Amino acid sequence: MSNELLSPVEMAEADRLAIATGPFNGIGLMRRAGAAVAAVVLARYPAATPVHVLCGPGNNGGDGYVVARLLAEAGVDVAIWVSGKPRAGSDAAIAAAECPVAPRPLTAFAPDFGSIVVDALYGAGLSKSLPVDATNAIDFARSLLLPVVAIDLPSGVSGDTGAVLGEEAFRADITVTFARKKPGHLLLPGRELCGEIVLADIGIPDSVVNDLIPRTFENKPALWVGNLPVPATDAHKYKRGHAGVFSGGPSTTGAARLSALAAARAGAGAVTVLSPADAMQINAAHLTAIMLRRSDTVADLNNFIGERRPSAFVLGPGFGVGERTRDLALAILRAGRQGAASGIGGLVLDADGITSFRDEPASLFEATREPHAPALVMTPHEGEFARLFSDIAADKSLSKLAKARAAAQRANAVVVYKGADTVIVAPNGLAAINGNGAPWLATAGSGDVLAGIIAGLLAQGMAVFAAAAAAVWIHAEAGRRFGPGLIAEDLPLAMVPVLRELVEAKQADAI
Ligand SMILES: NC(=O)C1=CN([C@@H]2O[C@H](COP(=O)(O)OP(=O)(O)OC[C@H]3O[C@@H](n4cnc5c(N)ncnc54)[C@H](O)[C@@H]3O)[C@@H](O)[C@H]2O)[C@@H](O)CC1
Ligand SMILES: [K+]
Repeated sequence: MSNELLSPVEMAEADRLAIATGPFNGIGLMRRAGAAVAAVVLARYPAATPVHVLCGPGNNGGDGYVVARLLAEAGVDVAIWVSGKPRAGSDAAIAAAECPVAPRPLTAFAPDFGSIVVDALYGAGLSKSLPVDATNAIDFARSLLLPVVAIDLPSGVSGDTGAVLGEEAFRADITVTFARKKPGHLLLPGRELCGEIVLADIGIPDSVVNDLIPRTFENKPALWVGNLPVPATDAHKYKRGHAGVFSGGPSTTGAARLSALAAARAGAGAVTVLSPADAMQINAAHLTAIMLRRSDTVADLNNFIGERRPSAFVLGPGFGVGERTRDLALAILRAGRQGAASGIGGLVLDADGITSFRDEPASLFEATREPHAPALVMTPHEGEFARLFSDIAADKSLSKLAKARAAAQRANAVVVYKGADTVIVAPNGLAAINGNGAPWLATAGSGDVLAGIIAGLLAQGMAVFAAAAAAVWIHAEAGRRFGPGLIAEDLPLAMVPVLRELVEAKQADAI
């Protein structure tokens, strides 16, 4: 796998271990990094002249000196603008000494139309807001709309958090990074500022990365496809799991039906909408393959569990906020106390289900720690997250990833912290950051569909973190491929080709 994400500190450690293991020493890795960037510049901007390479004081600048040398050797007109000299004896100092292009101070940076910028000011080592010579250079390049190729990260962007440290950062067209991506390449606004990301192999062995035991991954099928449920030849519908989805009252039933349909498309063999008595007629008029059952009280729920052996639930979409919501959620989490026989793989708590616990989150978090409690998956967007985890949400020192980690640990739940950069985290800290989202997914009901996909996978017995991560990717992929005009109703059907490819990939892998 190459979808591990390394923090800048882990990357520096990988770098150190790789140098210790060989075959490349520090300047060797730097030459390879610079060569990868130069190749991208030559391939993508063959007519650019001149190429302005902006070099900072650290190893990011060192990569820049290598790029400038290689471009000059290839006959390209190159200028170097420097902010801070490399430390004597450093790899960057060696790269600077090998570079035939005369450096000029960044304060004198004066590009023309038609030129391009290689941003080698700061990379993984950025520790504070950019100095003024850097921000002036950014403003200058932006005013001329110059294409920017960033080395490792656009200067100003934190590799840890994706945040801009200070006021300004480069907005790159292409970012060339090395060995593995960092969280800042996927978390916003970093992802936007990176442009296209090219991942270059500079000779850091996979074994070095594995030795670091990474806990954070880009959410890609390789992470969970082996776990994706595929029905066995002798499958019958209840072997494929049974998902229960709670419907709201007469005027808010649509959200549950969207979840239910998504759970069915995700492969749950049976799906039942659990409807209040006064919404039965409306639900009945709109359901075909999905079953319908009256359920108003916790007693009704317990009867359903006892009779129909559901294996997953969705509670929240269109359901309403309040005590009844809390009671039902806690009853599901306690249903596991009857022993493993209850067979409930998990509860997906979404929307109103999350908000209902705003004033008493501890009751939910305690219930998840009961022996045999079914797994809890929560799918908050930013507002819902802040309602349940207000202190964590308010902590400006934490990235979205760190916030989701703190929340997952506190709640003992898988937290799917939604947004254009959805983060999925397990209580033990295992995390995935999603990168295939598309703006088309920002549409009413989209979250209801996601909750349903998670429940559909859980119902079939998929491991909880894998189910949540897979659902996020599948949902995003379906929306991305559908594109303009997408509404939530389209998503369940748009998932079908995505699922087909995943099942085929899993089967091909198994051969
Ligand atoms: N880790 C790896 O695998 C490799 C890393 N390489 C490069 O090395 C880079 C990391 O190098 P460094 O750790 O030297 O870090 P950087 O080159 O990103 O920056 C560190 C230097 O800038 C200073 N600095 C940081 N933020 C500043 C700010 N806002 N204003 C003023 N000064 C600031 C630091 O004190 C330090 O001197 C990577 O981004 C990558 O480009 C490559 O050379 C090859 C291998
Ligand atoms: K950079």
